[in-house]
Amino acid sequence: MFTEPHRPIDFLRRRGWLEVVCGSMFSGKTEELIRRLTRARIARQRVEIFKPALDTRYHDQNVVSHNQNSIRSTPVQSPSEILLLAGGATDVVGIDEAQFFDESLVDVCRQLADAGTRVIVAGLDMDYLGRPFGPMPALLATAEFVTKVHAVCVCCGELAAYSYRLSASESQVLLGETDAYEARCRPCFLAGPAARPAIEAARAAWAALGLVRR
Ligand SMILES: Nc1ncnc2c1ncn2[C@@H]1O[C@H](COP(=O)(O)OP(=O)(O)O)[C@@H](O)[C@H]1O
Ligand SMILES: Cc1cn([C@H]2C[C@H](O)[C@@H](COP(=O)(O)O)O2)c(=O)[nH]c1=O
Ligand SMILES: [Zn+2]
Repeated sequence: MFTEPHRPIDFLRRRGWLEVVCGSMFSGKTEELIRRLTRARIARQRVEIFKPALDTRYHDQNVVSHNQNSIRSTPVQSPSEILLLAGGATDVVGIDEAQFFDESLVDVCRQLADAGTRVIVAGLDMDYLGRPFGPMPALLATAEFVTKVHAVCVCCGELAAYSYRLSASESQVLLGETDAYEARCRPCFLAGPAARPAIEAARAAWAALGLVRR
């Protein structure tokens, strides 16, 4: 095998990098994170998974996707805990809901990758107003690999990149599921409440065709 002669073999074996999976709610970020981490475990790599302690929607410990795939994780209060818990003997670190961490996550991911760890981060790139969310812009800028996944717009069926909030809350952090958010494409996101009649019309049409119950 060809190796660069001036680099020790350990350096080549322990080559780290940062991967980011981003998109709107329901776009498959967590599914994709779980898929990558499961494959790493099949390859007998040592995998650790972290999520912000504040995200207790489906389970206090597991990372759980909207279609109930799940993987064991460690909830942490701050990114520095990830360094303490994953430093050393970990090959792959997975981090879900990265948008909820502060900016220090960027340096923690860099330190892990510099030390030879494959770091896979999943998170919302935009909040409910379409603003870049938390440390995600800096993570996207510094990652070797970026994957943007898309949901299906619940109003029109196009690809959705936005998370439309159904309530009037103006707090950037508001945990929720389909009760609180809809995946929407750009025109339906901009249409706001006016896009709702389109959903009702589509449902009525599907029901008339016998595709769904009224
Ligand atoms: N509007 C939608 N578009 C796509 N998938 C949806 C939608 N609503 C619910 N889902 C479900 O959500 C799953 C993705 O869940 P998940 O990986 O947890 O997404 P994310 O982490 O991006 O919020 C899909 O496989 C599908 O079963
Ligand atoms: C858009 C937006 C979302 N949230 C919350 C809602 C959910 O609890 C998570 C996102 O989970 P997912 O795995 O990506 O579906 O974030 C929020 O707090 N603020 C927002 O603007
Ligand atoms: Zn749409």
